[in-house]
Amino acid sequence: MAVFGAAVLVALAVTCGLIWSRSRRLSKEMRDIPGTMGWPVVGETFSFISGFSSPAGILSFMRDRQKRFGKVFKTYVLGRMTVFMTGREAAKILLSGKDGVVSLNLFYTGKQVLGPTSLLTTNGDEHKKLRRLIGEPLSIDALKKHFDFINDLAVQTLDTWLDRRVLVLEEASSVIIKLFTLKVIANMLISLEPEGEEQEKFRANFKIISSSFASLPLKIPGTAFHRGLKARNRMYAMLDSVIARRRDGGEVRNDFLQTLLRKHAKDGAAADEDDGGGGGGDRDADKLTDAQLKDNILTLLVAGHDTTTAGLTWLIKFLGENPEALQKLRVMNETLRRATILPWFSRKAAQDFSIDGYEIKKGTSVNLDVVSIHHDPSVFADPYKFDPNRFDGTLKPYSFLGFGSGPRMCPGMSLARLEICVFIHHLVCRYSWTPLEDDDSVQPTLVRMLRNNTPAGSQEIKQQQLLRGKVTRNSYFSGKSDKEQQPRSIAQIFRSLKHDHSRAVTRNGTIQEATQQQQLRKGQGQWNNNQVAKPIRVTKKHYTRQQWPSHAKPHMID
Ligand code: HEM
Repeated sequence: MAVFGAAVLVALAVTCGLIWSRSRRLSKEMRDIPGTMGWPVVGETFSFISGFSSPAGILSFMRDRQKRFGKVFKTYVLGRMTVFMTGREAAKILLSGKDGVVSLNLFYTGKQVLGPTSLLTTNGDEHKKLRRLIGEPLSIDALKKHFDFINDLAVQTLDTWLDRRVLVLEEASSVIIKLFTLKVIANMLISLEPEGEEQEKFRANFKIISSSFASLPLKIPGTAFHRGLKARNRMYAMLDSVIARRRDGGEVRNDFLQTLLRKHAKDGAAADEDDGGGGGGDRDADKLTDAQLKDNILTLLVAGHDTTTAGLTWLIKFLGENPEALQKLRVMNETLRRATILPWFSRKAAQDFSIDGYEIKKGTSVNLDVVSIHHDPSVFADPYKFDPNRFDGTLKPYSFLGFGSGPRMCPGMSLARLEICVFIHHLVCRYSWTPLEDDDSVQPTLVRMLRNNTPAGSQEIKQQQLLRGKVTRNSYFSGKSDKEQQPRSIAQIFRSLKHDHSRAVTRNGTIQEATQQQQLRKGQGQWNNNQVAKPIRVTKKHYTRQQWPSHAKPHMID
C-alpha cells in the first residue's frame, strides 16, 4: 500500500513538473504580458486560494495584480498558466463567439464527470447544435407547466422556516434552499418526486458528483474523483431505467426528458447509447442520443443548482440590508451584479489573438474577471452600493454579465429567475424576517456555495453573521386562505410582481407579447397586486405591515 502511495506521489510530482515547465515555456512566449508565475510548480496558487476564501473574495487577488500589472496580467494558479483580463472590450472578444477565438475551459475532472457530449464539454458547431436541441424545454413558455410545483415547494420550504432562527446561507448550503432548487430542477427534468427513496438516492449521488467536479484528477479508489465517477454511473443507471420506462410507454410525464424523448425518438429505433451523437444517418443527425440526453441532464443539474441557490441567498441578504429595495422589488439584476455568482468565465485560446495590444497564444487559459466589470465605476457609479435603480436605464454592452453573454449565455436563466422570483415572492409577501445581527462588515464573498457545503473557520462566522435571521409569518392575507392568495400561473405571479418580461427574457418574443396582453388585462386577474405586495415597512431589524406607497410599485425581476 505504501509503495502504491509513493508511486502515486511520484507520478503526481512528475506530472506537476511537466505542466509547470510547459507553462513556463508558454509564459516566455508571451513575455510581453506582465505578471508573475510565482513559486516553482505551485505558482501563485496559495495567494489565489487565500484571496478566493477571503470575505472580499477573488477581488482582492485581482485588484492587487491589476494595480501592479494592469488590466491584462498572467499568473500560474491551480496548475495552469492563466491570463486574467477584464473590461468590456475583453468581454466582447471572449464572449461573442466571433471567429471561434476561444473555447470553454473546463477542468479535466469536470469534463470526465459531465461526459463528452455535455454542453460544457462541446465547442463550435456541436455545441451550437446541442444548445438548439436542449434549449426549447428551458424556454419561459415551456417552464409554465412547472410553475405549480415550484410554487408549492416554495410555500412548503418557507413553512419549515417559520418561528425559528434561520441561517440562510447555512440552510442554503446544506438543507433548505438547496433542496428547494435541487428538487425543482430534478422535478422539471425527470419528474423526480420531492420525497421518497428515489429522491434520497438521487440526492446522495448528486452530492458526491458535485464534490468531485473540481477535485484532483486521481482516478483511484478512495479519491473524490473516483467516487464521483462511480456516483455518475449510478445516476446514469437510474436515468437509463427512467428512459426505458418512458420508451415502453409504462410512464408518461410532462417534463424536460419527455419533451426531448418525444422529439428525438429515432426513426424506427431507440437512440443508440454509443453512437456519439451522429449515428443513424442524416435523418437522425439532428436527434439527441441517450448519451447526449444523460450528459446534459447532469449538466443542467450541476450548472443550475448551486448558482440558483447562491442567487437566492444573496438576494435575501441584499433585501435584508436594503429596506428601500423591498419597496421596489426589482432586485434580481442588481443582486447578480453585486454578488457576481460566477466571478470569472474561463476560456482557452483556440487560436492566437490579441487583446489590449497583447498577443495571446493558442492554448492559453484565459479568464475574464467579471467582478471587476461589474464594479467598474465608469459604468456603475458608486459600484459597491446596492442600487437596483441603476438598471432603469440602458446599460453599455458587455457591462452586465450576470447570466453571461453570447453563445454560452446561461440557458437556464428563465428557470433561475422563475425559481428565485417565486421563492422571494412568498418570503416577502407571507413572512417577515428580522436580521439578528449587523452585517455591515461583510462584503459579498466570491466563494461560491459550490465549494462551501460545509464552510469552515472565520469564513463561516462571517457568513453566518451575514444572514442570521428569524422568520415569522406575516398576516398580509388577512381574511383569505393561503390557497386563494397563491398565484396560480406564471402570468399571474409575474403580473402580481409587475414583472417586466421584456427585460427579463429579452430573447423571447412570445413572452413580450404575453406581457403586453397582460398589461391590457391589468386588474382583471384573480391575483390582485395591491393586495399581495402592499404591506411592508422595513427597518434594518424589523418589518411591519404598511401600505405600499402609490409611487413605489413592486417589481420583482429586472
Ligand atoms: C442565478 C442562477 C444562475 C446564474 C447566475 C447563472 C449564470 C451563468 C453564467 C454567467 C453562465 C455563462 C458562463 C460562461 O460564459 O462561461 C452560465 C452558463 C450556463 N448555465 Fe447558468 N446560471 C444560473 C442558473 C442556471 C440554471 C437554473 C441552469 C439550468 C437549468 C443553468 C445552466 C447553465 C448551463 C448549462 C450553462 C453553460 C451554457 C453553455 O456553455 O452553452 N444555469 N450560467
